[in-house]
Order: sequence, then C-alpha cells, then structure tokens
Amino acid sequence: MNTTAPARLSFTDVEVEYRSRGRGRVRAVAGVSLEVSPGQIVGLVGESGCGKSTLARVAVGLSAPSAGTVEYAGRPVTPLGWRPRSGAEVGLQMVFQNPYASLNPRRTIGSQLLDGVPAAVAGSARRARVHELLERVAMPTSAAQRYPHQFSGGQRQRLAIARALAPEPRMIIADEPVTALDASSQAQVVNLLVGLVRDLDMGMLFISHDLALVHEIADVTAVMYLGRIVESAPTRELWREPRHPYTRALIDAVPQIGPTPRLPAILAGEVPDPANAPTGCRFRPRCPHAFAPCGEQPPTVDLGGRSVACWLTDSATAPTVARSL
Ligand SMILES: Nc1ncnc2c1ncn2[C@@H]1O[C@H](COP(=O)(O)OP(=O)(O)OP(=O)(O)O)[C@@H](O)[C@H]1O
Repeated sequence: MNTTAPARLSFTDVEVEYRSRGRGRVRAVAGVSLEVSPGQIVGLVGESGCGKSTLARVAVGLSAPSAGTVEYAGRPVTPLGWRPRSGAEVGLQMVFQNPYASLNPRRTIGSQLLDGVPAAVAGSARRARVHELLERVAMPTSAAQRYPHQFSGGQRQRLAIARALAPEPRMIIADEPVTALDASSQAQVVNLLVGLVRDLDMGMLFISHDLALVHEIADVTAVMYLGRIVESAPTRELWREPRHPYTRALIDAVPQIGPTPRLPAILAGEVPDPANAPTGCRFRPRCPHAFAPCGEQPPTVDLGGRSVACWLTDSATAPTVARSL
C-alpha cells in the first residue's frame, strides 16, 4: 500500500448500471464525483432509491463501477473476489444497516473479531486486541464467547462496528447504520460511531435518508437525487442556505421544534424509477421552480467550497425565482 498518499476516498465521474429483467438498464449512479478526507465525516443523504447504497458498495469493492474511478489512498478500489484483499480494501471498512451482513450468526463474536485483527498482531496480543475492541464499543469481554443472536439489535450493531474496526481501517463507510434500530439505540450507536471516528481520526462516509441526523454529525453534506449529487456543502452552510430546490425540500420535510415549531412540508411526488429517468435535470418533474433550461442537464457549478447542479444558480439563465429560494 502506498503509505505516503493520504487515506482519502475519491469518486470521480462514477456510474453504475444494473441490468435487470423487466426494468432493462437501471443507471443507479449517473456520474458522481465526491471526496472523503481523513478526519472528515461526509454525510450522503437522499430519498430511498437515489443510489446511496450502490455508491457505498462501489467504495468497498462489492460492486464495480461501469464508468469512472474510485480511489482510496491513491490506489484504485477494485472489485473483491478477483484476488486477495489488498490494503486498499482493508483500509476501508463498511458498517451495514443489517449487522448480520458483517456478522456470521453461526460463529462466536470472539472468533469473528479475531479474523479481522491484522496478522502482524501475534500470540496472546491477538486475544487482548479482541477484548480491547469489545471495550471500545462498550461491550463486556464475555461477549467474545457468545453468538450474534444472543444480543439485542443495538448491541449487534455495536459488535458489527467492532468487527469493522478490527483491521484498523482509516475510513468507514456506514450505510444507514441505525435505520433498523429503535430510537434509543439509534442515538447510542450514532454517538458511539461518531466518537470512535473522531478519537481514531478516521474518515467516514455516513449514508442516511435522515437529513436531521446528518446535520448533527457531518462536516460536509452531499445531497443525492436519482443517481447524481445535486448539492454538496459544509453542513452548516447547506442547512443555513440550501441552493438546490431538492435540498430545500428535504430541509422543509424535517419537523422543526423550538420557539417557532413548524409542521414538515411534504415533498411532492415520488423518486422516479432510474430505469425511466427524466431527461435534463432529473428533479425537474418535482421541482416547483422548473423552467425552460431544465430540459438540459445542469452542470455542477463550484461556488467556492460548495457545489450545486441547478440552472437557478447559473447567472445567465437564473430568473427572479432564484432569489425566492
Ligand atoms: N442488484 C440490482 N439490480 C437492479 N437494480 C438495482 C440493484 N440494486 C439496486 N438497484 C436499483 O438501483 C437504484 C438505486 O438503489 P440503491 O439501493 O443504491 O438506492 P438507495 O438510495 O440506497 O435506496 P435505499 O435507501 O432504499 O437502499 C434503485 O432503483 C434500485 O431499485
């Protein structure tokens, strides 16, 4: 592994196309460029079906992009299974929505954690490392002798996080890691995960449909719609001044509490099937501000530290509605 390159995850013009019977060609990811730097939490948000999980799978080599490149620490991430796992994949670990995706129900927790501990850790230090991993996720060391089904959902997810940490990754890809948990476990697991990422100075791509949660934890938020990143910005700026109508709609859909409570607005319509994606701007059929230029795909415009793909931000085409956004 190239140890001099920073442990940065970079997607460049990534496309992923599925061929499925009945639906034909499904372009689930349609040209995504995104970076996650060491020590940074990037939140990726969007409604169901926008292509978030597909992008996560490509990041860890579980799927191959049909175009574009994914690099980690300066090396291409290539699909698993073709050769032994390389440093690129070991440096990146994934936490799934369902902990059973990373925990084998038929093996003890201890043996599964041992599998992940680097070979360089030898002898009795291996078992000590397993105990250390359990302590890191606030589980008793006795958990090592038990099986996944003997734990609650929240505990299982903590054990899946310990499994992800075992190979000492520098970057975590967390795909809806708390969506399947009850509300109190959700908060615990998110706090644990974010605390670990910060303590160990790792990077994290945190995928969620929950913009309010991403607002709490992410340094940068990228908003995905039907296979494309429509807006990306430091989280605070994005929340304070969303530039894309889809981002605005997602923020409006979050219930507001506090001195001036407000009921959430409903985002009109549904995400179209990517097998039948609209031409031009993909958000056009649901956008309250759609106008003639939206028949063409908008370019992604760099606004200095943030980017947006919307004709409303183009000074040549933007009509007065831009000011009302
Ligand atoms: N193996 C597959 N074969 C065909 N189509 C697929 C496959 N996996 C995903 N898709 C389609 O690709 C699109 C994006 O799916 P993906 O799961 O990446 O979205 P998502 O934003 O993560 O949604 P969710 O939050 O519901 O998981 C969807 O239209 C989905 O039906």
